[in-house]
Amino acid sequence: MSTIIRAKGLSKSYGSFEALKSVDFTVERGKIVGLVGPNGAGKTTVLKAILGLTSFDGELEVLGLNPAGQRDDLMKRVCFIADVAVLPKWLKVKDAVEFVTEVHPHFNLERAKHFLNKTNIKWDSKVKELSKGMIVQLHLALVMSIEAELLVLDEPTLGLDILYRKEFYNQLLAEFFDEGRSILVTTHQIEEVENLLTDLIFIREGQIVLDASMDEVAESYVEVMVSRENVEQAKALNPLIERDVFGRKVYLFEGVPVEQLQEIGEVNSPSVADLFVAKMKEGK
Ligand SMILES: Nc1ncnc2c1ncn2[C@@H]1O[C@H](COP(=O)(O)OP(=O)(O)OP(=O)(O)O)[C@@H](O)[C@H]1O
Repeated sequence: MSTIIRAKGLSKSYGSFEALKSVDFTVERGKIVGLVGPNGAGKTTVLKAILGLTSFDGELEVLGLNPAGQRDDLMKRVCFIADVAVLPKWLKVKDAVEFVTEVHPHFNLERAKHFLNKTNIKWDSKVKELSKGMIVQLHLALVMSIEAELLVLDEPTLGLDILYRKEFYNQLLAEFFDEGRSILVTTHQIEEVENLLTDLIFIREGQIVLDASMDEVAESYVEVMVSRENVEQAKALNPLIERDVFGRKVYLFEGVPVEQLQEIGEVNSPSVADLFVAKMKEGK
């Protein structure tokens, strides 16, 4: 396994405000990593540093390069999208394809044609004549035809209907992703990516509060629906969070053996969304 991104003591301040507080993390080849955090947590700042769009303190290596000093070389091997539902309205499909052919050395035109031929998108159409779903398809055809080693997605499906959002991720998995590539995605819509991710990073107020593979998450975190007589026992095991479900208490535990938890109630794997809420409230 090779490391695609290595951050050590990565920090960023805007004046006296510390947007990133010395974070360490790695992204390995062949992984799909979700970078998840509330508004203002520092997600975009991390992505900007990775893409060489902002200065930073600490160490950061992306595909063996320093994004601050070797951005041109890096961009030949990376693809970045912020919003798949938007392309300039006046642009013709063929001009969009031509543009990417010219600017990206690893764009595979035949692949793009192959993807576009599977859709109803016409070569001569302008973006303003396409439906939102077709714009997403065009965007995907362009992205999936760039033979990038790292794909960085910043809230890519914002503003899209649920149908297109699912379609976007399904196609990306089926047609783009393989073990030679890595995807780093930030999103607020955790539910729609949780089955896709291999790894999860939670960021809160410029600090990483969870960094684990999905398998590690499944092993470490357990949710228990506790019957009334076992509530005190549950509390004694220091749950991360407590919530009410149809009048019963549900507790989320970190690192407590499942066998022990089975004795006090019905054990389940938490959703990433529930884990996220717990981690964002922890210690508050
Ligand atoms: N250019 C800037 N000047 C000053 N402060 C900034 C600047 N850019 C970001 N910040 C601050 O840094 C913090 C992190 O911002 P960032 O955009 O990385 O958060 P985010 O997690 O991407 O949030 P969102 O989900 O809202 O996009 C925020 O408090 C933001 O106000």
